[in-house]
Amino acid sequence: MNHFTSFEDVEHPQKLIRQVIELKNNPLFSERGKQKTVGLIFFNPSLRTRLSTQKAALNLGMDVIVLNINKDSWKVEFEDGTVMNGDTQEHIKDTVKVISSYCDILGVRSFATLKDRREDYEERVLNNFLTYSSVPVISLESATLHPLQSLTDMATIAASGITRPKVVLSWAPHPKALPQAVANSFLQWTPAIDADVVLAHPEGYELSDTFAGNISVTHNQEEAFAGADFIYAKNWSSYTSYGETPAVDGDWTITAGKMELTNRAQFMHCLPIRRNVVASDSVIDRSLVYRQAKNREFAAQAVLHNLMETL
Ligand SMILES: NCCC[C@H](NC(=O)CCC(=O)O)C(=O)O
Ligand SMILES: NC(=O)OP(=O)(O)O
Repeated sequence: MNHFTSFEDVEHPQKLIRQVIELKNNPLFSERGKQKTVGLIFFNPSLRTRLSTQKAALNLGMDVIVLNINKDSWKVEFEDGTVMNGDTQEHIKDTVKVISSYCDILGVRSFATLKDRREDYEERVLNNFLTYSSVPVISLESATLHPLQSLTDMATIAASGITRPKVVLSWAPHPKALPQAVANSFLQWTPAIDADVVLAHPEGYELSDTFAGNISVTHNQEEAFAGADFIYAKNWSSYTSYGETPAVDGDWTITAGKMELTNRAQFMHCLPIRRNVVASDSVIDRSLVYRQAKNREFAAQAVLHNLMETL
């Protein structure tokens, strides 16, 4: 593995998932990170990704440097060949070349802006990091994917030991327009586990065929919940009417009543979650969300450990 930005970067995803599960029992088994530095660059806020990746690095004996680039650094220019006599102060080319010279591995978070689909799906920020970094790059959630989250989620489901579980990815309400990244990435990773996957969302919230093309889709949430072993909730804005939030028929909030329709399913969410909007308190309070959050540490550790093999 040279970088970790997508499912497609991983040669042996099942092996990586097994490593995540094994690390839960023995997080301090390796000091491969001694005298190595990971840099974590955030264009957007984060709680879990920031702290779990720092903790993972510490488990491996690594040093960590963190930069909130929009708040604490110079404003970055992305256009090539532009005359920089305006608002931006440093070109991404210079930013990434310099940061990577201080690091052995570089992580970056940059969300979709939800203004221009082509621009977001081209992954301009992440690709600039891949182009100009002299060291391996980890996506800490990009415009269209969140591979550390999905690796965590696959490991969390696989560790349950349920044979061929029914896994439902359900759209749920949210007061803001959110990216498709978590949902896209979840679907991209499901081939790594043996599961029956169903995607439930209201009309108008279709995901890109690249990720949902081979997945069974329904607009009937209750039908999807029947017999489910895992309910994975996420909001996303429209892909087709890009970034918009078309009106929705019915109530898609996940309630205890809806969970009754399942095969005693476990509720999952990447967090942060808007309580009593996405899902009700009682659903969240007996869910897997904290186990998922803890597993983020082991997912990051497995990824860092594997990337250091190439150094
Ligand atoms: N990293 C996990 C999810 C991050 C982001 N959620 C958010 O921005 C939620 C913000 C809010 O609740 O206002 C998303 O959906 O991609
Ligand atoms: N799930 C997740 O990525 O959380 P943060 O946005 O807080 O990092």
